[in-house]
Amino acid sequence: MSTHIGAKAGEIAPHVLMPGDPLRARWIAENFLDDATCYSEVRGMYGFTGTWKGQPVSVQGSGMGMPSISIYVNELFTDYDVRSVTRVGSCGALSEELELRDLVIASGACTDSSMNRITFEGLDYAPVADFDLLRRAWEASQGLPVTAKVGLIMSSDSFYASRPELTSRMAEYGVLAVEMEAAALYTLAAKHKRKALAVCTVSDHILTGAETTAAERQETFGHMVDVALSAMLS
Ligand SMILES: O=P(O)(O)O[C@H]1O[C@H](CO)[C@@H](O)[C@H]1O
Ligand SMILES: O=c1cc[nH]c(=O)[nH]1
Repeated sequence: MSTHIGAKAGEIAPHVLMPGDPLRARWIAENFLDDATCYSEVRGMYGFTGTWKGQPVSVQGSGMGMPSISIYVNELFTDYDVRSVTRVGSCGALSEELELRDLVIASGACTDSSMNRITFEGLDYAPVADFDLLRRAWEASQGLPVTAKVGLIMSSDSFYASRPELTSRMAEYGVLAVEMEAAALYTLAAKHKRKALAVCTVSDHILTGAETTAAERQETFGHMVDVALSAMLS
């Protein structure tokens, strides 16, 4: 077992879906996987392993923010030899071309976090998605009843931004949406030579103020789960 994940060796599949919300992890296990069993309840951050179309896959909650996802991703890569992690998250749209429930497939993640500035001693590292996962996610998204856009997102340390004008600056430069984890996930995947992708559903619109309910955030974001599973396993 690792420090924060209560799984024994071999209990976690090589490919892992990672929602921020542990209850979304349970919902994914119950509704998308066959024969899912819970391997960890440590801190209520559920992890499950089952199969999808006969292939093993796990789903592990990450918690909110880059310090939290970094703990789980580090342990998945170093203690459980996980090969790919696909985040399935919610995001706030910054683009007029996005509506509630649309998908954002993040080719790269800008960030206001100090984590990478410390790692790279002030240089600006550019965290990017694995291209194969990205390409397969894009292909899987075609034909869905919602729009899927590929592009940059912003991974922020703050849900309640103290300087929202800086988020607007990101939007001016084409950043599609804001969330709180992808930059750390992509950076850790690069460090450990593993694959990572973030597929996010628009849960609220920063420009219009439109938003989904908490229940929807937990349970109605199935398109991104289908896209993520197809990208990792098909
Ligand atoms: O829905 P999840 O995956 O938690 O993602 C988004 O929602 C949380 C904020 O409400 C942050 O974790 C953000 O990244
Ligand atoms: O981090 C997030 C997630 C959803 N919506 C936001 O505005 N921010």
